[in-house]
Amino acid sequence: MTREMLICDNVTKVFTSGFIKKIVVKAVDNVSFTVKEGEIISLIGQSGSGKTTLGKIILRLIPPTSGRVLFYGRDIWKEIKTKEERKEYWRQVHAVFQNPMGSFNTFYKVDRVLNQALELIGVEPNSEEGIRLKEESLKAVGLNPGEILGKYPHQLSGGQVQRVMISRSWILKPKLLIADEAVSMLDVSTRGRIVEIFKDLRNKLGSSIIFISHDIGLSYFISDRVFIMYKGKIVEAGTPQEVIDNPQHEYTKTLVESVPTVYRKWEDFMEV
Ligand SMILES: Nc1ncnc2c1ncn2[C@@H]1O[C@H](COP(=O)(O)OP(=O)(O)OP(=O)(O)O)[C@@H](O)[C@H]1O
Repeated sequence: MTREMLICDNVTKVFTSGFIKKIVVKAVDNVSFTVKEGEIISLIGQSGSGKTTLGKIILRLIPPTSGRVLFYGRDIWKEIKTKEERKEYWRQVHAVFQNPMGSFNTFYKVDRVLNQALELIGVEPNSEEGIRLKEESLKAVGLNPGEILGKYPHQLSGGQVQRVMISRSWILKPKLLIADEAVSMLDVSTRGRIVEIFKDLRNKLGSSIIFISHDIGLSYFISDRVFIMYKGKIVEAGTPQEVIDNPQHEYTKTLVESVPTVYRKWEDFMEV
């Protein structure tokens, strides 16, 4: 039986800003859902619907105003306290963000992000094991190590840089991967290939993935379950087929209507 890895239990996040006039935004509003071991779920919603805030709460970057996030039964905001415990959590829960170039420091070779991952798991980057792991992880995402190692980010394409970021996850072998708009800046066919790599990662490493996107079309091909977010709430949940065939919420209906590609085969989609 598959175990529940992550439980979000009534998670709410309220942001308050402004000095003279207080502005209160309920970015995440009483959200509950679970992620099973090896499951890929998608959080889909328009800009400002609270997806990234929820992702950051799960990543233990910003605390919820109320509610709990349990990772294998452990409340990540109450029971993870020390720096060591946080580091251990981030080894197990890893993120790939939207802007591949923004994740890199332009002054360092791309090798650095892989070296940092190796250091996190206690492997000396220039040891035989370190070099082997770097090569293996790049090959796992379809890159040729000889073409990538030793290069600066601007010498690679956006798709290549994003793959290097994913190969970092291959080294860390996280239990849970949070991919926040990780493919939205790439062209459609590269996007398709990167999505396949995420799937491969799940199949080979058994990682669970939370795929955050505004694109229900892509989620259709990658997810076991889809959660539609609207104004901070989950307004609809189900398998991609269920959500697309029988959308209940008005927002989901508009979303489905605006993405005709979801009805095409993957191969057709790749060729768009
Ligand atoms: N640090 C913050 N302070 C104040 N308000 C914030 C903060 N972070 C996010 N918000 C607000 O919370 C709401 C949800 O933002 P969030 O970034 O989670 O949405 P999103 O669905 O990820 O959007 P996008 O797809 O544009 O990234 C928005 O109204 C945003 O302006």
